[in-house]
Amino acid sequence: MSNDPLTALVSIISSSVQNLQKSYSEQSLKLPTLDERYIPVPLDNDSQIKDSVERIVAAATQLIAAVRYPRDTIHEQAQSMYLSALLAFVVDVNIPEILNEVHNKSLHAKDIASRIGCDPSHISRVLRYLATRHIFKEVVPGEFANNRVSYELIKANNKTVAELQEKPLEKYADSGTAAFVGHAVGEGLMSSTALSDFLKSGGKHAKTPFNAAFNTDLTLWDWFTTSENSWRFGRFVAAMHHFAEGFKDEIFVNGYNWGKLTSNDVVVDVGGNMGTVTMALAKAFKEPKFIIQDLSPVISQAKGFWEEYDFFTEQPIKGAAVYFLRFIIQDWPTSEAIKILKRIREAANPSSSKLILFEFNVPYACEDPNTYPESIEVRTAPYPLLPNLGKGGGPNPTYVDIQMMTMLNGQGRDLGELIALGEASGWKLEAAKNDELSIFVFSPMWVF
Ligand SMILES: C[S@@+](CC[C@H](N)C(=O)[O-])C[C@H]1O[C@@H](n2cnc3c(N)ncnc32)[C@H](O)[C@@H]1O
Repeated sequence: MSNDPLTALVSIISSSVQNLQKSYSEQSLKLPTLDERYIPVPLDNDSQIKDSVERIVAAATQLIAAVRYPRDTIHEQAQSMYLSALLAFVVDVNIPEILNEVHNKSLHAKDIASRIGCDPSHISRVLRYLATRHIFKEVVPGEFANNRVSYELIKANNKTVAELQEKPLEKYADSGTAAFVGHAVGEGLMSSTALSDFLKSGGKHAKTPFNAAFNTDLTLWDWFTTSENSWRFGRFVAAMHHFAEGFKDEIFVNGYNWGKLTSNDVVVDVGGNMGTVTMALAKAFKEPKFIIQDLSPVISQAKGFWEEYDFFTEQPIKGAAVYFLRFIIQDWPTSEAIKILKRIREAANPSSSKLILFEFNVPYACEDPNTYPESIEVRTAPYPLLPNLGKGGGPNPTYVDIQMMTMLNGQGRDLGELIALGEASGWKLEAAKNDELSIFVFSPMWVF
């Protein structure tokens, strides 16, 4: 590997592309192109393919940052709100679906505009902005088509444009990425305008940037349940469902030695919501008894092994073999996260219970100077990539961290912070594994 960073980055890109070419050709598959719709293939789950894609993204982004004039990089990034806003616009007015429905799959901006009652010049400018960023394709001047990226915006509920236009408040149900974009912009972009004041006040300016931006004292969850926001809540649920679906069952099934548990053992999914993780585990392991806990409005819709529970009250299930929490701790500031974990520690059997957190590990953007036991896996990447793989690092734990801060005053945590959180609530981190999501296994500390 060359010591010159540019040559080293080009060489990572080149070897990773060759790896993709070889693997696709061995399976007689066509390599992805920007013009064609992405069709999932079994190779997508191959860890070497994922590594290659991550490295290409990491190295290409780093290469661009290294050679581009800094002023251009900053100008582009400071204006990235337009990208978010326009993505939400095209999703809102169903442009990806309109293009997909026409016979030859491309349409002039004036014809798109007439179908949605907008100004033709606005539409061509919006689509040209996006096509310049590889979202949609400008086929001939003023005429646009979907490409690999914009196809992803087509609502996954397969509704026709007429159906989407007839009941606009229902269009996000089961819509996948479209709901994710709608929530990210509808609630997230709006809230982000209050982020700077929140940060400058050390978090005292308002409970959260979301509270300041929407002029409400309600938590995001309570605000969603008000009648005027029920359509937003529906969109959020669809967005979260889509986000959670991205994590394959194997992450949870292989994340712990569940096979050693017997029919006397209990596994508690604390704040389990729809029980997605429990379902994956219960399919793979028949022995332990599974219990899902959540707040009463969630539980009232559920049957079977769901039980009502509030994180901040006494944990009713004593001495379970495993208490696990997915995407819970990141929703809360450290003071509250400690309370949640302490309630579980008080109920745990000090010599046999385990606590498992399925969370993003938000890794440093530099080498981790600490040493850890072998059972705690630390991510790293080849020179000269950032050790956390920068933009190539999976679904970007750093944006989830800032999103949690903005909406909930929550926090994505690095390894050191998770170890400290455990120790403050009576749990010692024993093992950590990194998949698309990280798995942290804790044992009770005797004294806390
Ligand atoms: C981000 S969701 C995660 C759901 C689930 N663990 C998953 O990964 O799909 C957070 C969950 O915490 C639940 N929750 C929020 N506050 C709670 C509380 N005080 N006690 C119990 N559950 C709570 C919510 O109802 C929601 O189901």
